[in-house]
Amino acid sequence: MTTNHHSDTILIIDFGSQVTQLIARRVREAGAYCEIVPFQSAAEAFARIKPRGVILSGSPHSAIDIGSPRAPQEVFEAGIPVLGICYGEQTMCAQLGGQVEAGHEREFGRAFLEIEADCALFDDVWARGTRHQVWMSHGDRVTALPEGFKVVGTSRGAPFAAIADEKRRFYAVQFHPEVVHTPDGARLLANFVRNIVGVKGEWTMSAYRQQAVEAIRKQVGDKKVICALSGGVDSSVAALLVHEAVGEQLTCILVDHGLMRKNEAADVVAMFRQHYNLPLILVDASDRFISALEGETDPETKRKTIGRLFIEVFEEEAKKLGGADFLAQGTLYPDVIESVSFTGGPSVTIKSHHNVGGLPERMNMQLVEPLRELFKDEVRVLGKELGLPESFIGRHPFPGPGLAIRCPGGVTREKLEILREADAVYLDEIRKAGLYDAIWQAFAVLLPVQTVGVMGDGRTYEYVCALRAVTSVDGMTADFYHYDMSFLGNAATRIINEVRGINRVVYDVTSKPPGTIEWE
Ligand SMILES: Nc1ncnc2c1ncn2[C@@H]1O[C@H](COP(=O)(O)OP(=O)(O)OP(=O)(O)O)[C@@H](O)[C@H]1O
Ligand SMILES: O=c1[nH]c(=O)c2[nH+]cn([C@@H]3O[C@H](COP(=O)(O)O)[C@@H](O)[C@H]3O)c2[nH]1
Ligand SMILES: NC(=O)CC[C@H](N)C(=O)O
Ligand SMILES: [Mg+2]
Repeated sequence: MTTNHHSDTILIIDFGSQVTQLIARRVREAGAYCEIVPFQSAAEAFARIKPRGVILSGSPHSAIDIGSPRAPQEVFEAGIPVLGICYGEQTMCAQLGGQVEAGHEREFGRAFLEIEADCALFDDVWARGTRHQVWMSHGDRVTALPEGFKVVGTSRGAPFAAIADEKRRFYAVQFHPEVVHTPDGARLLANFVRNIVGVKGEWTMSAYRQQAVEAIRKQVGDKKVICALSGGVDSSVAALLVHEAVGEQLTCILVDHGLMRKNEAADVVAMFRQHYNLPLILVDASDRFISALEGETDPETKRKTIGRLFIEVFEEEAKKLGGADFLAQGTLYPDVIESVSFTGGPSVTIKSHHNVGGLPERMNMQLVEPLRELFKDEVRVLGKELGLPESFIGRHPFPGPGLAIRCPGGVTREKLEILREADAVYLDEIRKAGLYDAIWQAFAVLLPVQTVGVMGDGRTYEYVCALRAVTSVDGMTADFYHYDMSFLGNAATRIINEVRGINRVVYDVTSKPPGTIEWE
């Protein structure tokens, strides 16, 4: 899907900062549509998108180095507002005739900004003569301003911590307004977006929905689309959008691999058939998946086996439908950014995440990805807009390989049944305690370990169940959830009393890193 239908776009040029995505978040919160482009393709994107304003991100590079990245010079010649952040300030100054130096006082973390002068960026947020917390992360600094600029804020380590050329509408800050540790940062960015660039804040999910539906119709025409539907938020919202756009040309395929949570397949089918009358095929492939997994204890082999079977099942189902030209997927913006980021060099594989990404090539299909411009919380808002019930919208993520990776070691039907029950009791307790939304993801794991216990005066020798609950923003890093001990005690008692086959419960207090969220 092309994105040039947004006339009010703000372009964010990414020089490789760790927090560029946060700039986009803040801009969208201010009601403006924006796109991030890596600096290498910025010139092309600038010409194509014709943005109303530009933001230059931070960077691990030093603007002093020969060959360090630059913004396309056209950005400064188009008569539009430009905001430089950290490296963005440094390259802006270097490109417009100022000076950048290294080796002065470095600032990492909390710093304080003295407001020296009025500036449109600070309107209704910071008054002249006041002092405010900001977050810094720099070693280099600007030491001479380009012509036309004035200092509007200073910090201990950065005499030019905030600068402006109000006539040309160029603004730059050495601190990072996009991070939460700059408490007023979001309001500064909103000033840039709404007052300086003058975007009216009409980037809403209902506008997005209309645009997306039109774009899908244009792309798909009268051809057939299939969608792998898990009942997770992303694929559900993608399916609903495509359905709204092309109705019966869409067929969704839900694979019950026998590794779902309790009642999950039935709930997903009921919801989509009843509320949406959405063409959905439920494929019961549980025998096939479970027998293929039999005797397999290596986590990577288990994951790969599941990935391969997913693709096989899909190919077979698509054939039965007489083939399909398009595959709809719930790809999100962070997935897109990660795959184009120039900083993302070759990294080691920790685990092979299952996905159906092998399908398009194998089956010669084109992708329909209506969510590729959105963040997860925006997808949730869009889901609400489309009427998706709350119980689906707020769902914790659930991995494609399902319960198989929550049964470390060999998977059997019996173990899966025990795990399914324990997981259901655990989540029930979490919901009853009102903790579901405070936790990013929670689940039970059935360990391949049996221990001795005593129940009703008899000896037991049964499995250990580990409970996991984490807080996270994006799943990349996570902390264990700090439950009240009495909650854990209650959950453990209920699981042991109600689930045959478990006589001991433990809680996982590992963060990520060094652990991962799932156990395999
Ligand atoms: N049981 C399944 N049947 C069909 N497709 C599936 C199944 N499980 C996963 N998929 C496909 O794999 C994709 C990736 O799974 P993933 O868990 O990342 O996303 P999701 O399930 O849509 O959302 P969430 O991250 O909230 O769980 C899904 O979007 C869906 O297309
Ligand atoms: O769709 C998916 N297919 C997978 O193969 C997969 N493996 C892990 N996960 C989910 O990703 C997040 C991070 O998990 P880890 O810390 O275990 O890597 C957590 O939310 C995990 O549940 C997966 N999701
Ligand atoms: N966070 C940044 O953008 C840092 C810019 C540059 N690398 C410096 O250290 O000053
Ligand atoms: Mg999922």
